[in-house]
Amino acid sequence: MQELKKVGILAHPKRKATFPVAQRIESSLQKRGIKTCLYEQWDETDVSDDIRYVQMAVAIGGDGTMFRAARACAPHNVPVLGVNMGRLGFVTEIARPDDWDAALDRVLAGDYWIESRMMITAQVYQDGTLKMQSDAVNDVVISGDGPGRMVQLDAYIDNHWTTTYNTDAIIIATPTGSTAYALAVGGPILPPDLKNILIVPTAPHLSMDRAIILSEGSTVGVKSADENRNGMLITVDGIQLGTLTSDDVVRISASEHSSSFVRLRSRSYFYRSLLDRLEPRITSSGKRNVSLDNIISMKQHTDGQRDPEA
Ligand SMILES: NC(=O)c1ccc[n+]([C@@H]2O[C@H](COP(=O)([O-])OP(=O)(O)OC[C@H]3O[C@@H](n4cnc5c(N)ncnc54)[C@H](O)[C@@H]3O)[C@@H](O)[C@H]2O)c1
Ligand SMILES: Nc1ncnc2c1ncn2[C@@H]1O[C@H](COP(=O)(O)OP(=O)(O)OP(=O)(O)O)[C@@H](O)[C@H]1O
Repeated sequence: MQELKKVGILAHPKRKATFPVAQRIESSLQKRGIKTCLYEQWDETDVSDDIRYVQMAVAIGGDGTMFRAARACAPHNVPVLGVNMGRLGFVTEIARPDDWDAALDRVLAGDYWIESRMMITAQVYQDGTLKMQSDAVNDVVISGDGPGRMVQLDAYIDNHWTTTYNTDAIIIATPTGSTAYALAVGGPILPPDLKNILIVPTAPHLSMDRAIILSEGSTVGVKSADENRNGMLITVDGIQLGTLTSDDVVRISASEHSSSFVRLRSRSYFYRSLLDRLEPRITSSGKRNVSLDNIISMKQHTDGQRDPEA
């Protein structure tokens, strides 16, 4: 990351408790001579003019806020540092606003690393013309237009028909999204440094019911298999992008942009964070700072001390 001269601060527009925190963060940066631009009410297009001139963005909220910030920042290669004021905050880095000052000191001392994560692009074509397009950090979901409505979807992998799903929806996820909706419907967990697309159907009926992980660089095409079917929806990171007709074709591929996150935890944080945030009932019982190498060398040491004649 370049030297911090200007930082963007993005609060959660619908959660007023984030506003005073954003102002405290702004004054702590200004006291250190760093310029700021603060947004309380914003969407991705509002911030893009300012975001291109910052070296880092601070997102204050939960995962949804992080994804909005990441989608706005990715085209400008601006990394996002998340302060959790949401419920789960799986991708945020700073657990509580009170930890901000210590975190800022570490960033200014260069004691951080940047995690880059793949994004996907969904393009919707109607009569051969591009009608909608969006990047996603987590996932693209193609579903019926209401609860309990099954859709029949033809899936194409690398341009060729692969299968037809009878399902509530199909989720096309990034490795980041593998711990979100895809996880809830039984999909596998992928480490965030992979660059593979994951396809998981939700409630498939007498059709392919397993998740598929594609090779790096592969693309997915989705089209209604039923010419007469009317309502379908396309949702990107939980936000409805639009409706689909039975003639529309959706193509999903790796985006040319990557999201990047400022990390202060160790590079091996991901698996531990799964346990901390997704399985809070499992306690570490003092094993948190024990490595496998420690256990093996302690065992060698104890065995070496044992009297072979005993
Ligand atoms: N049944 C489900 O689990 C379900 C249903 C719809 C959407 N979603 C997910 O919600 C995402 C949007 O998140 P949001 O926070 O804007 O909406 P939201 O506020 O509705 O939150 C959905 C929940 O999923 C968690 N979450 C989101 N992304 C995650 C990730 N990558 N890893 C672990 N947990 C994650 C959030 O923290 C939150 O608890 C969508 O991309 C989709 O994956 C999940
Ligand atoms: N800038 C924004 N503008 C409009 N809506 C937003 C914005 N940021 C977040 N939201 C929406 O508000 C909702 C809740 O936000 P967010 O996900 O950040 O908090 P949360 O749900 O409490 O946290 P988590 O997702 O970590 O459980 C989400 O649906 C999110 O998409």
